[in-house]
Amino acid sequence: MTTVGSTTTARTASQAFPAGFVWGAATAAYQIEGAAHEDGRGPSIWDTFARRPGAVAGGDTGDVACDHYHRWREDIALMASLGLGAYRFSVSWPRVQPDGSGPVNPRGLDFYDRLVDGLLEAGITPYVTLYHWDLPQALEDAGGWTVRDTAYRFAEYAGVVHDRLADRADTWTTINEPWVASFLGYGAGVHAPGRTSADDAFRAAHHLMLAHGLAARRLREAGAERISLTLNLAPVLCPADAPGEADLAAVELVDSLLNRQFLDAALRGSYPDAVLERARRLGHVRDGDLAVIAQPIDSLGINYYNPTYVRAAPGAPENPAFPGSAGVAFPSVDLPTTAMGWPIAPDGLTELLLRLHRDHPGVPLVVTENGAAFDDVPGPDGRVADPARIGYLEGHLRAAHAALAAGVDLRGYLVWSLLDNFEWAEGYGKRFGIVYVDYADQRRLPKDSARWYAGVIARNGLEA
Ligand SMILES: CO[C@H](O)c1c[n+]2c([nH]1)[C@H](O)[C@@H](O)[C@H](O)[C@H]2CO
Repeated sequence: MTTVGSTTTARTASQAFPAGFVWGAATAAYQIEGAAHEDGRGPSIWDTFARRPGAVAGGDTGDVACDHYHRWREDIALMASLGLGAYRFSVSWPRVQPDGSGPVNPRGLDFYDRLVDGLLEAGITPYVTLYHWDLPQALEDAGGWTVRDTAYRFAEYAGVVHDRLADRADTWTTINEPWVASFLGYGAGVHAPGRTSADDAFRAAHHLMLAHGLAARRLREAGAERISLTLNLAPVLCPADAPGEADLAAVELVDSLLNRQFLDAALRGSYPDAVLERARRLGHVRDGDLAVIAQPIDSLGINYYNPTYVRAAPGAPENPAFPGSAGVAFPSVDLPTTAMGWPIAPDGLTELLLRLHRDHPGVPLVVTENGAAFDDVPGPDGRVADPARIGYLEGHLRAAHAALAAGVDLRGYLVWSLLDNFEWAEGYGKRFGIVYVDYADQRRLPKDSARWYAGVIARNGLEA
């Protein structure tokens, strides 16, 4: 899809969301739990990668993070005080199976048992993500996501967790963002495990999607009724007034790698040509794989932050996150940006939701992540004023509402993130939370955006 520029999200008179719309917040295990060497947890690829000199800003690691492993009761109370209806968290595979296969660590599972029970007692629906990038290091040592066996180990792990929590957990997301895990982890090398091979990135992407399909099948056989996959999706736009053929080809390539590689596989059982060409050469896609990957899902999770802008640029070097992108530039655009340098373009969310509604009708959608990093600083009174984040969230909720008004079956919105946390290669320097975390003493300070979001939840919508 190509769009030049963007439409302005019109303010509709009413900004009420549908009855039953799910309002929540999201986190991930390695980013908040800490207790990295406690109660039998094994090392993940992020424990290893974070110790690689220069890999993570400031040499930060997830060893302590937000100490959520010990402070989960306080954090649930915080969620309840905001009126959250749902909480999206991930299960740490190496906490459950320290070596990624074989013996289960009962103390690891016990933590999630306590967490889920605590959420239910607080009236908060647990949304469980089974994989949010923390692959057990032992599996990486055996090839990681570049080897097919890891997909089968994941399905076994998914079954172990589901069998323990199935009676209480609601929505089961198999994989968070296979594109990031494969193309940043095995292609560009800027995420764990820090490998830099385009072929390995494609192998990893396929095996992550195979893992999704195998796990979805295992959970469905066990009676799961709300199975999901979360993808980082973005409109791919050419910021030129009159895109030429080369610009359109650049958009097509990047859209195929970033969006369609995963959407088409999960929802149609097919790959776009850019992926099939690589598959034919590598031979890693076997007959029947795409049918497994296209297991029916009950909703699609969308992580949206901003559009991706591309244009033809003869001589531009390949972006290793997008193999084959030599001659393609990823230009900055004249828009306000967040502390991550990401452009703020709420109508990109409307465009994305409308595209999914058009191309994949009948698939309920949930925004499983949307949020922004800004340089938040507590005032002397302990208040954290974050008007820029409120503006970002309001703009994107208006964009979501515009999609709903156009008939999109959007079921929920989960803000990223509940807490400031370990922002992967950026470490703790980038703060996405609606709650400020003072890492010196682990104090939690609800930001103004938390109070604002609580008002949105209470009203089930925005003020008109
Ligand atoms: C390009 O943004 C991605 O969609 C994306 C952004 N984010 C994510 N994926 C991850 O799912 C989170 O773990 C990150 O903390 C969060 C903020 O960076």
